[in-house]
Amino acid sequence: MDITLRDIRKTFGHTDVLRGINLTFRSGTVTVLLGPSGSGKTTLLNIVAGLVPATGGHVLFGGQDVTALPVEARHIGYVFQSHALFPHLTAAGNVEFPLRVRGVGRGERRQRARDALAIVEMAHLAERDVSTLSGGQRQRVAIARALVANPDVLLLDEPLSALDPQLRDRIREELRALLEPLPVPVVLVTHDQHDAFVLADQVVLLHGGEVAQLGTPQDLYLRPANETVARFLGIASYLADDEGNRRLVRPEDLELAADDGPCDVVLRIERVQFLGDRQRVTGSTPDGDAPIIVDVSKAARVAAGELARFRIRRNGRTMPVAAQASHLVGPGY
Ligand SMILES: Nc1ncnc2c1ncn2[C@@H]1O[C@H](COP(=O)(O)OP(=O)(O)OP(=O)(O)O)[C@@H](O)[C@H]1O
Repeated sequence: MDITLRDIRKTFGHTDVLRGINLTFRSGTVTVLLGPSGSGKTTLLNIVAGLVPATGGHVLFGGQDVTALPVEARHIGYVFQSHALFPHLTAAGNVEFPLRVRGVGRGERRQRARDALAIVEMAHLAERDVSTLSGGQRQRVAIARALVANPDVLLLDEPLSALDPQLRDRIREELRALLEPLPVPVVLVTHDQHDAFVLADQVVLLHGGEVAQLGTPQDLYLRPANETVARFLGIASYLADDEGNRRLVRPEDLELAADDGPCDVVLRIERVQFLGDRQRVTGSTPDGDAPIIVDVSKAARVAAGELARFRIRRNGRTMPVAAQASHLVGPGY
């Protein structure tokens, strides 16, 4: 069952947080809502859930308009940022809880909780108190609990934010493997572009209460709709081309030119940062008003104050990019 949002608007006081959102979340597709703090990601998720009423517009689950239905009348699975597990219950006890609320009998509850825990590969820890589980294991229990009642949609609010950076990298991969085969629409909120790159089939970048761009992670990184999108995902510099267009350049799109070879741009180096696996050079063109950021190898000889010659990599792609938000919406959606 697909979920459709039609012209969803939300106003808090005098602030328009969402200004007419039109989206479809498809079954078997992971959609990541990405955007800066305060862009309305959680509000939109909660409108899908029925936890927050929309000021205007419609939410459809399949063909059914559920806009007026409260959360308990919608079939949703929700994984909260904090996971919100009951610490005094076992993993199985937590997963059974939504079924208990619905009055499902004990035997069936146990079986379904065991099945849901098996999906997240936690069946062997079913009888452990959740207070004794690791952060990643708790997250799996939270997902099993969200899935146990066969929801029409799985919603996750910043599911990785409670984890430390190293664990976060590993759990992100695991989460992708868990979410990929689910036969429902999955909608996940994050402000972290790495989460979006790894987890998303489609990314919705929210900005200023609107969809700034919708597309695959590749669409947003390689073909950003405008400078706002380009700057939000990764490092973006701009070069003027012969026709006077501003062209987007990512740090990996330029390389040092051979001394006697052709070159596309000369930079006066202002700063060199050692990043371990590479060096990040910040420099300026003679007529450029904004700095250009380029990554070079860790062994390259680059120093502040010097001039350096760069080429656009053969497979590097620069592209003209619009300064202003136009309502560019990715292909196929
Ligand atoms: N109940 C509320 N009452 C008033 N304002 C609210 C309420 N909930 C959210 N807001 C405001 O709406 C805007 C969007 O909030 P929301 O939590 O949806 O953003 P977000 O993109 O999820 O941000 P973050 O990444 O910081 O969680 C913010 O300016 C917030 O202050």
